[in-house]
Amino acid sequence: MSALLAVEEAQARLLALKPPLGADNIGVAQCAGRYLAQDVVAGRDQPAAALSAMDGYAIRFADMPGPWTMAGEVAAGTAPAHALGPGEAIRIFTGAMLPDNADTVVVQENVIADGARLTLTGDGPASSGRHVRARASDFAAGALLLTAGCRLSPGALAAAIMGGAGDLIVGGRPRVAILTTGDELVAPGRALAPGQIPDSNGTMLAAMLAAEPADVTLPLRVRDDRSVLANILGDMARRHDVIVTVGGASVGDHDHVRGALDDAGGQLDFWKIAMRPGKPLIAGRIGDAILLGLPGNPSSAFVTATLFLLPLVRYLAGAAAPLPEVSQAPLAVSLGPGGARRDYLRARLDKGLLTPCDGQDSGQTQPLISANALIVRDIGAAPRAAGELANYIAIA
Ligand SMILES: Nc1nc2c(c(=O)[nH]1)N[C@H]1C(S)=C(S)[C@@H](COP(=O)(O)OP(=O)(O)OC[C@H]3O[C@@H](n4cnc5c(N)ncnc54)[C@H](O)[C@@H]3O)O[C@H]1N2
Ligand code: MOO
Repeated sequence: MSALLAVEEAQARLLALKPPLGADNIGVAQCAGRYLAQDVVAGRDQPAAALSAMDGYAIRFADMPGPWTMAGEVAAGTAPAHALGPGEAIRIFTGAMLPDNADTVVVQENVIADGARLTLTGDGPASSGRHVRARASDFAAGALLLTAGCRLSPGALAAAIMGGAGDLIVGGRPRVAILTTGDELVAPGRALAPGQIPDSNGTMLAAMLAAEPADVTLPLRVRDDRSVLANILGDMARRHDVIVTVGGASVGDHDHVRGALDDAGGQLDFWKIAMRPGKPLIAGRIGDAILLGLPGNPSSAFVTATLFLLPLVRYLAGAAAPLPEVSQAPLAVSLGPGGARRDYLRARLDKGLLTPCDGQDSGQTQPLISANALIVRDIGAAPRAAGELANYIAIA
């Protein structure tokens, strides 16, 4: 057992195999999901002037409760023509700049405009500043909006653009090749001869990577032939940052990933992790490419991709925190003791409670339908009663 590497150590070694890719300067429209390579500081106040938050009339609160004399109109996109004089009101629309001296907006539902005279009908504003968005109330020029290494979510992009950005410096897009290995594998949906199975892992891994800033090649199926695999690995390594293989990672006579890594001139960095599922995980280098060899069992491939492949791709793409976050939630049912490897139980987090899925055999795919969490059960952990907290990793 001592030969098995701890998960954290294996993750650290994997990320140490290659530094993050170089940064690109690209337009904001292409930045969704990328990782920032530089902090983003606001280049402007937002809003840049006091704006109306409602359709109505801009007034001076000192003139309450009116009536007022109408002195013009201002809509979003233009600047007010002049300052507000005593007793004056100006028609104003949502998003428009307040004229100088105006400090309050009365909503149009609460007034009657009769020619040049404006009279309060409903409740007036209770205090100065009502329905006004003060200058820089969202953020001020010079504010740190986003830090290097964060993921550009739609909301983060909106803030960067509002801060004045038209392009951003972001981490690169790792080129990832997916190779599924095994004589039994057949393209999805094709007829199966006895002993054959559909290749589900290739598409599953591509789907897991779909939300990442990576250029992923279509999964390629490779037969259980060491020299064929070695040739493909050598070729792929020249054109990819990461080669992920799935299957052929264990000790059987037809498990060729480690041998092919050697034959392709690569170096093994580690093999076998103290985790269940996923023990036979392989990592190494071929030239400048990283080889990550995932075990073939579907749930093993899913769990190891969550813990190793996605963090690796995110790290190479410039993520500051590429490893999955571990959270805590109460258990809906009791949990037995931990074993000799750390367990990652496919589980469901529902209404704040964690329940392991029925079927924890790593060969099963059905539990992956409903799983939205991995319960982390440490080596030798004490049993837990229902209601006690357990660690988990949220999965998409
Ligand atoms: N004597 C031992 N046997 C095994 C050990 C061990 O320590 N000693 N480890 C077991 C563990 S744990 C795992 S996990 C598996 C993983 O082995 P491999 O990575 O070599 O995977 P394969 O044998 O190629 O396949 C395992 C299983 O998964 C199916 N598979 C493979 N690829 C796909 C795919 N693309 N889509 C769907 N299903 C796939 C394959 O047909 C097998 O049923 O080894 C244990 N053995
Ligand atoms: O590591 Mo295997 O994934 O336990 O089935």
